[in-house]
Amino acid sequence: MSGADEVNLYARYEARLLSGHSFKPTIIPAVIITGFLGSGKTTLVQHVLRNRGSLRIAVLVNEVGRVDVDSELVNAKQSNAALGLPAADLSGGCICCSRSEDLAAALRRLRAPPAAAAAAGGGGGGAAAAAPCDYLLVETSGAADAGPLAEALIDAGFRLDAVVAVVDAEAGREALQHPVARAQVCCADVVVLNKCDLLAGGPRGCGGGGLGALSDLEDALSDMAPGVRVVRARYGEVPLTTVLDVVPVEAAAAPPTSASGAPEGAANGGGGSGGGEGFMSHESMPSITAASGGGYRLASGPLTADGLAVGSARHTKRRAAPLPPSPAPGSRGGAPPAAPADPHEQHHHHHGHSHGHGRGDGHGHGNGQAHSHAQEPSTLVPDAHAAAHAHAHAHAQLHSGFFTESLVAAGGRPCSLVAFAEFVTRRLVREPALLRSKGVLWFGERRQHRFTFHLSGRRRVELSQEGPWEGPPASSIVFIGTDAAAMAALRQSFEEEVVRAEAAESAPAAGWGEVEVAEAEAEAEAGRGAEAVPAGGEAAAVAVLAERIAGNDKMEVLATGLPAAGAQAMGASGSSRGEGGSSRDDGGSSSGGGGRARLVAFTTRSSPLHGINGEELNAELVRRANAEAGGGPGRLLLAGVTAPGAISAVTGVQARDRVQSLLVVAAASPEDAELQAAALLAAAEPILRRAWGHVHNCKCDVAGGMQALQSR
Ligand SMILES: Nc1nc2c(ncn2[C@@H]2O[C@H](COP(=O)(O)OP(=O)(O)OP(=O)(O)O)[C@@H](O)[C@H]2O)c(=O)[nH]1
Repeated sequence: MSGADEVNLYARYEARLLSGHSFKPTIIPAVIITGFLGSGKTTLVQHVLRNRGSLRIAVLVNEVGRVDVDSELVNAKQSNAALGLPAADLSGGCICCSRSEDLAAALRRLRAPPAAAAAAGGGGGGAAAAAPCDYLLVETSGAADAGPLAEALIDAGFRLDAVVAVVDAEAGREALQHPVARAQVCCADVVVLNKCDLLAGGPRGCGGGGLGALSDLEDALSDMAPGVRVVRARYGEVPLTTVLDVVPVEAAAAPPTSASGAPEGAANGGGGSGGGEGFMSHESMPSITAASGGGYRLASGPLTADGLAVGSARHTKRRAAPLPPSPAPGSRGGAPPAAPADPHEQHHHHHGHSHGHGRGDGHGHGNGQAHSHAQEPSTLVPDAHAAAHAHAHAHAQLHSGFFTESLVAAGGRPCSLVAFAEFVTRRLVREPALLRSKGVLWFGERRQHRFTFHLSGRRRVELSQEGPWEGPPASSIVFIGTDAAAMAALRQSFEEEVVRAEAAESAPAAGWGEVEVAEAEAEAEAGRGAEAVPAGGEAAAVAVLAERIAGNDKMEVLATGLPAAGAQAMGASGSSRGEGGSSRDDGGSSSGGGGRARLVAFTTRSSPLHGINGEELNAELVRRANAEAGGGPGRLLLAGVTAPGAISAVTGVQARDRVQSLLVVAAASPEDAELQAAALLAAAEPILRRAWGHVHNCKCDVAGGMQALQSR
């Protein structure tokens, strides 16, 4: 067995060795998903939940900020509720220290089987049928030390299968300058090397020049955590067998073949069917998730209490090693490391501060009262029980230097999308101390839908429209960085420039929903529906941008100068419209304001005949254009929005929702707009060229070929 095979999901083998007596069928296996801020933990958890089949997976999500954005994104509450399990609010601190009591309570609640769940029986089958769930996933905050958490899980009687650390392939080297990021890798059994698509080669794989950088990072990770299994991924898409001790249901039908009676999957470290580790291409994705068609079941039988002790030994051993030095920062540029690489240096700066870990010691997270903890040389302690005090010192050191500011825009008022665009492009992407920002946002320009916002890694920005609000809409946002004052300033700017901007223009959203729709309809009837194209330079800027986008033969302008739901109407008809389109918002455009009209809705042309996926193209365009052009002179912010697909006149069936791009025009003059358009097209060019590249050579494009020949 290779070293890599050995590390993953060792509990399975231990179970085999120790099984046969004292079965404890209610022992719940658990996996910790850790990783630095913004590396893709939530994305991985979402992937696991999407592909869990009938496995009953409970989720606990920890946020350092007071605003529990991740739970919103993962939908942990609904996910647990569906299993009759309690959701825990573990925001506003770190579960490895300040919220450790809350974690322990949450774990206790999860273990006490609710009558309903117990009666429902185990979808995952096997010995866990009597347990309230088949698996527990714990997503740590990006600043968490997974070590104490592993101990807490084991103490609470869970079977810790693996610590999975997610590392951002593009920004990983910078992240690993932070001691906490290195500690996360050091206690991991599996590293998911995520965001491989960002290292050249585009979204379909990790090819091209990025491969060298990727291999270097893999080497650094292996040096840091000898024996760790490194799996490449994009958007957390790994076979579930890589991170959970499960086997595809198809494989379960096959009789065990090994002499020990272990299932086949155990012989290859649980690599599962399909892609396996190190998969490189989008094409392998279907096989990776193929098991979801038939689902998964727990791989191993019930464990003994002894099994837990053996299982925990690996983490204790890993934590016993001194924290390795940080790898040299990559040469690819990007955001500078925001924390000192040398922990001793920190020690000199902060020596003598208190470092207690009782409840309420929030590490400065979320309450605007940020303060740092004592800094100690980064040595993890061999035996946590024998040297608890020294351990606390090391732990404090790992945590220090992160400051969080959170804000919930209460009061029933939406934010302004245009003002947010200005805030992101002028302020946020230029703040060097900022490591991470994320939020769930309510925009006046498109009131019925939630938007999620992310800034992560090398200042990459994503803004996308999600489903409709299920509860009362409200915006919440978190800023995490290395400078308390800078984070507080960002929060204040957001409040003043984004929240209040819209509040000044719009009526309070009392009776949100029906009232506003009714108002919009009444206005439309009264003939006041036409959107005002903004005056002066802004109108010209909108026109310039629309013209430049329309001038690209791979893009199609859907609407300009009107709120987003205009694009929805457009999407339904599938036609292109000129400027000054007059469709109304889906409920929120009645309250005017010049800024509202500074939008251009467009889509990249897709080609079903040639397999070009317009949704993927648009989504990638939103991410790449924002990341590459967001902070430059051509400031721009794209939002990914969905529009209902057209209803077929023949079948009456509505096509799948289409993802479109909504460009927020932050330019105030045609000259600015020229810069913005140039930035957008420069970002779009390689994406479109790659997507359309094969079309020119495609033999089925006979008509196009003939035309080209004739025109010569
Ligand atoms: N390009 C690209 N973006 C990704 C990938 N995985 C995640 N992202 C994006 O990275 C951002 C952060 O992802 P999350 O999953 O929220 O990261 P996280 O580790 O949970 O973040 P924190 O909990 O705040 O530490 C989001 O904008 C994701 O869409 C990937 O493989 N490629």
